[in-house]
Amino acid sequence: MDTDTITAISTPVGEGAIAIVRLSGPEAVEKANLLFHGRNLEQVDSHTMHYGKLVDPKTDELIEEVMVSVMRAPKTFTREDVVEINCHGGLVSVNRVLELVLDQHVRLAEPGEFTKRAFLNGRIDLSQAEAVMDLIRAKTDRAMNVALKQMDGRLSKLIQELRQELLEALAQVEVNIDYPEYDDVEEMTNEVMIENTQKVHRQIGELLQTAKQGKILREGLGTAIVGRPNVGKSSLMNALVHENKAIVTEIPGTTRDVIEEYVNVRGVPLRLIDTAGIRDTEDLVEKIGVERSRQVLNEADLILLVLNYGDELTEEDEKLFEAVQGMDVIVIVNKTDLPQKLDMDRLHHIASEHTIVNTAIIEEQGIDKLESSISDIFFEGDIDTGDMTYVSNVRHVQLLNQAKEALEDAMQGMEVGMPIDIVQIDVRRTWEILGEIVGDSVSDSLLDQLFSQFCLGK
Ligand SMILES: Nc1nc2c(c(=O)[nH]1)N(C=O)[C@@H](CNc1ccc(C(=O)N[C@@H](CCC(=O)O)C(=O)O)cc1)CN2
Ligand SMILES: Nc1nc2c(ncn2[C@@H]2O[C@H](COP(=O)(O)OP(=O)(O)OP(=O)(O)O)[C@@H](O)[C@H]2O)c(=O)[nH]1
Ligand SMILES: [Mg+2]
Repeated sequence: MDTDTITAISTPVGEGAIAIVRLSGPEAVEKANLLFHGRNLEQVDSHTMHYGKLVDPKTDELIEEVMVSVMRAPKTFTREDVVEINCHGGLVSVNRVLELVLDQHVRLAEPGEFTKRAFLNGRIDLSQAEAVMDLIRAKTDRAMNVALKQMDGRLSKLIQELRQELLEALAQVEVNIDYPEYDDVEEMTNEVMIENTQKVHRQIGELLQTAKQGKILREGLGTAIVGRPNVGKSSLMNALVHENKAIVTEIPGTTRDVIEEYVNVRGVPLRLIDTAGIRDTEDLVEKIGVERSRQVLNEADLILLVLNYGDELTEEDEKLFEAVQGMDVIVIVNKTDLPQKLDMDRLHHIASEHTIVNTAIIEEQGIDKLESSISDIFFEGDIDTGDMTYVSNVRHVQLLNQAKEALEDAMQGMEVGMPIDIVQIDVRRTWEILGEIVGDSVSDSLLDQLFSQFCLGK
């Protein structure tokens, strides 16, 4: 297959010490060499770096002072020849270099195209390529570790092992078909089928159980701060993110829109959502805000329900408690610096299943306790990212669910004594679905869609 040579800026936009323009493809070295004054890049050893100047071959104009790395296929990121031009990290500088490279008829890469080539050239499989993206997007150490392991091929290895089990069962069926006259062959076939499908089924189940935590690791624990107007929700948001993100005033109904912010609370990635205080209101804008608050409430993984210690429990508070029934909730009794009006006995009664934390946010009291309650809830029933293989990708979860269902069809078929060559169809389907995770059987359009989500230059 003949491929063209591609290029892109591989470092973030903005000012920095160094920026990199990367080239990959059969003409990478030749094209870079047209611009480079220093050494003859076509003759240097692979995986070496060289100092020199970039000069526009048309005008002989000096463009940049650079360091250039030359990496010959196949031991490179893309398995193709790769050249990396390290230039000064200014917006103008790096764009000049890119334009100069493009002038040599090198094509601008699409987002994710370098990684796509690493996949197409067999250096990594699809789940590893997806992990590259997860790694870049990771918001906590923990999320990064999960991605790093997936990039290293942990998930791929597990999936391939499961596929191998299914393949062995399928091979046994072939033996059965070839030697139908032997009874013990049939017996063995059934045995292998049952044993292997059950084992794979169990392991898929275990993987799916890690998915919920995986999603949280990736996207953050969706944490909604809810409560009546003026109880201190925005103050709480600001205290947790250590920044004045949300507007705080003494006027009830200050927050009108939903405000989102990522924050790392003791290793738990939170997607913290401040909402408009929930109450009946005639104000149109506030009404829309209240509507959004209710929506956020329904979609959250964790609720921080804020009350005012200096005020009585109202009907609206009680309605909120009803709305969050069955969810993970931490009740925050704020403004404990004020004289007590809140009926704590009544509160303990209606919030018996929830953790209750007292705070006086204005005096920075109780935030520590709240943070440890949040991490307790998250780590309860424990998720140890140590040795586990995590599924953290929506596409993988969907495929695992499909694979599980297909296997269940097979298992059910065996139970009711269906002919083995019918059961075999479901097992084969499971094998194929698992193959989509690692990219053994995926369509071009899916690949395009997956890689286009990457950043430019990756
Ligand atoms: N300058 C630079 N730094 C970078 C990258 C890059 O592309 N360029 N990377 C981009 O993400 C990451 C490193 N990832 C890489 C992964 C594999 C290979 C690679 O060449 N693999 C070959 C040979 C390995 C070897 O020599 O043993 C292979 O697997 O065949 C290179 C970089 C982070 N740092
Ligand atoms: N006394 C006291 N006042 C507080 C405390 N925490 C917040 N406040 C004050 O309560 C008022 C309302 O705070 P906000 O954080 O804006 O309340 P909110 O729940 O976001 O209000 P809405 O956005 O209107 O729903 C402000 O004047 C805060 O300074 C506290 O612990 N004690
Ligand atoms: Mg507010």
